[in-house]
Amino acid sequence: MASTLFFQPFVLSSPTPLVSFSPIRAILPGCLSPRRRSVSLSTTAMADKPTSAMGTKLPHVLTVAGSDSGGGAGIQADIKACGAMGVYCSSVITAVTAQNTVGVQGVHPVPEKFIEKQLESVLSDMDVDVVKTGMLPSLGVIKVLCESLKRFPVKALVVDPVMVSTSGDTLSAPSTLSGYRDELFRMADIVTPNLKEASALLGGMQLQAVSDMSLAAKSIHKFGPKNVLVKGGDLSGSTEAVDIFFDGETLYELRGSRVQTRNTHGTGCTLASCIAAELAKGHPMLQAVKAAKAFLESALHYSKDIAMGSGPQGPFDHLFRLKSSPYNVEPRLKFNPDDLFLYAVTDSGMNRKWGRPMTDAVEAAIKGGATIIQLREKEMKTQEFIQTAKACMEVCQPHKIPLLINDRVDVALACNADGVHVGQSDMQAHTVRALLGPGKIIGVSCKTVAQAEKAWMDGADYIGCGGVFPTNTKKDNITIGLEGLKEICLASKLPVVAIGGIGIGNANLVMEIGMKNLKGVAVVSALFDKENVEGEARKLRSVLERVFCSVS
Ligand SMILES: Cc1ncc(COP(=O)(O)OP(=O)(O)O)c(N)n1
Ligand SMILES: Cc1ncsc1CCOP(=O)(O)O
Ligand SMILES: [Mg+2]
Repeated sequence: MASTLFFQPFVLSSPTPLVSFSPIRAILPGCLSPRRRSVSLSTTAMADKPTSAMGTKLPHVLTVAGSDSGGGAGIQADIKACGAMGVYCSSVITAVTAQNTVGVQGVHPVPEKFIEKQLESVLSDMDVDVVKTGMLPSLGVIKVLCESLKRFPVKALVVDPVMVSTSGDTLSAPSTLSGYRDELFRMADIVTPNLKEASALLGGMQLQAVSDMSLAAKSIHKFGPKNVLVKGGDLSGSTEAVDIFFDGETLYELRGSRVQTRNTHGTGCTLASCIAAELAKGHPMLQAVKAAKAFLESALHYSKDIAMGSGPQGPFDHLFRLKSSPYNVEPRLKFNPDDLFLYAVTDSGMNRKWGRPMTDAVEAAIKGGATIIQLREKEMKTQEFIQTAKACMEVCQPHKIPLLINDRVDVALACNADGVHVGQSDMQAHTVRALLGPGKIIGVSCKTVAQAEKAWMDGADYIGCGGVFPTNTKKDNITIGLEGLKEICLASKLPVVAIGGIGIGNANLVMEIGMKNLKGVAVVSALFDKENVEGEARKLRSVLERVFCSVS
């Protein structure tokens, strides 16, 4: 079935050509002038741009892929995925497919010359940051693409080596294998084969276990891409979605939960497009891959019960965030680890004791030098918590001080807080990330090296480490001491804030352990169980600054 579908010739059935291509240059003089080589907006690069292009730069992914009439995969998935990630997406169509939830009923490859034309139109003019490839039906198309990328270099190239659809239909000629291996991969920043594609690329190698995927990732890396992601979605018997990421040095097992649903059509296209979108925003590769996985997991969760079509595989809803929360699509407020310097964690019981409203306490802490606020309310009813959080947001925002919510992702979403802090018995950080999106700050409490490693893998921004000293504020909390703190700092790839029994009398001892990624101290009673919050914050800040100056 597959080959008869695939090799139907592409025919323009219109009696006259729909468009004659050469006059474009005459109609729009200069519109096909060679694109500048660098994507960075240096003043020299900007100088020769027309005035209309001097405004805000939008991150831009160009997808080079096939159209899926069913809208679940291909170009349609890519455009929706990029849109959901807040990134502009242009498209070069390599083939038009007739498909639905049952399978692929027909394929019309677009002539190579016309693919070249589309590539030139977009790449010469539109400031593409990242190119993402999907269905490349022939070796000739791969060659055309390689040539275009040499003429118009971009920041990054994401190659999803689409060969067979999930319904089992062939989407590329067998000769494309050599084009991928010998030409396109060596230009790629990442390639994202699934198990079948990895096996085909490696001459039919059997891939049945995570260890086989690791070997495959290393072997595919030898073809020249900077990074390889072997997707284990098809791995039989696995209760998790395990992908293997290899950056040429280190292998990472990226684990997520496997969503039980038939609506998985287009997951490969979507993952690659989300990676491309995150790269276009400027995020590093592993972070982009983790954000893409988190997005996909959320989309599948949201869409698991959608019923569309009668076939075995349905589409999912890329734009679910539009329905769940307007806040999830906001651009990322870059987390600054220095904000952890004097981290004030509130306690309304203490504030009540001293007869002041929460907003006054927060304002006083900020005036005294607090650099970040966490609302930690264990007893407050949900509606009161949301109202208090909204009021505190109004206090924090004019000072540009981030406000995080302890434990309660729902409250954080409701008040559009800057992030959430969770502990080991709260919601897992990767789920928090999926719910909050990439733009929010996530902190995780860690007492062990393994927990710190997991926090990083889950996409957290920082870890809170403690209790360093005994404290009455959190009952039955195990103390890790300065030695425990040091051990975790040494192992953590994330910035660390120390917590537990810290105040003006011992903050120096904490900071003097001399760990570069120990960015500050988090305190509750040292500020809020005091009459003069502002004064205490000021004293603590000066202790911290003294140590900071003496060690740096
Ligand atoms: C900065 C910071 N670090 C650690 C914690 C503790 O969080 P958790 O372990 O979830 O305990 P509770 O605060 O929820 O009792 C924190 N809140 N902040
Ligand atoms: C929330 C928390 N997590 C670990 S210790 C602690 C309490 C810290 O309070 P204090 O600064 O009053 O010792
Ligand atoms: Mg907690």
